[in-house]
Amino acid sequence: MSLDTPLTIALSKGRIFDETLPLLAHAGIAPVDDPETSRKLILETNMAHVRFLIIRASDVPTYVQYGAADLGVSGKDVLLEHGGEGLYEPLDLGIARCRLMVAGLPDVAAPTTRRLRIATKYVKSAERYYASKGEQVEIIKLYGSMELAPLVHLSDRIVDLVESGNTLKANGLVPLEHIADISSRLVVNKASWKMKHAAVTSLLDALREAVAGRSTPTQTAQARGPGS
Ligand SMILES: Nc1ncnc2c1ncn2[C@@H]1O[C@H](COP(=O)(O)OP(=O)(O)OP(=O)(O)O)[C@@H](O)[C@H]1O
Ligand SMILES: O=P(O)(O)OC[C@H]1O[C@H](OP(=O)(O)OP(=O)(O)O)[C@H](O)[C@@H]1O
Repeated sequence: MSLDTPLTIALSKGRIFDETLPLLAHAGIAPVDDPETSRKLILETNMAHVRFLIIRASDVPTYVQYGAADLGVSGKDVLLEHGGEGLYEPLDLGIARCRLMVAGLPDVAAPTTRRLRIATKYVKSAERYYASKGEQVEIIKLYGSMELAPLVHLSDRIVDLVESGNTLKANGLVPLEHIADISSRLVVNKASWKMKHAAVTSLLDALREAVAGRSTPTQTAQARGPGS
């Protein structure tokens, strides 16, 4: 990618940054500083016109919606809560994969004298899910460590992300219902999509190529076939 249009890309520290970096490298973009060691919130890159904003995962859609960043990488869980206003979501990057699930203590029946209490950071997704089942529930908004809620009788169930299942297991919880498969998406500000079209599509094409070229161990094993 070789363009002169300034591009600002919003990323969150941790798994999204780590898993997006190899994809951005395919577009020839690399950060100058490591966000895990640097306290800077704006990171320059090897490309003079491209910079990264390092922000909380749940803030990425907001920065992109308002045009403070042209592009960003955001989990579908976060996008479902945000609503996607002011954004295009042109590419599933296939990274930070997990599942949004209902979980709880094993063998605990739903209460009969009151509504089921659900603790979650994903209020809208939980509301939508239970509304789609025609169930009236009480949602308790939390900001993290959802797994604790059923253990101390704050809630009957939680709605949270599950990847390996280790966090549930470590807390004696079990997955109960699958709500959605989650992965991270490239999001683009609607005005930047128009005004910076050449730069944005050039980056999008490079990322699309990187995503298509990357094969996960599971895909590689499937492609090789059993016993190989
Ligand atoms: N255990 C996991 N395995 C795979 N992907 C995950 C896992 N947990 C979260 N994700 C995905 O990675 C994204 C970023 O997660 P991360 O833990 O970095 O931020 P967060 O702590 O959830 O967000 P915030 O800092 O805004 O509260 C999530 O939005 C989700 O899409
Ligand atoms: O099934 P597992 O592989 O155990 O992953 C699931 C855990 O991962 C996420 O938390 P995360 O590690 O991102 O911590 P945080 O939400 O506190 O940032 C999620 O909220 C679960 O607690």
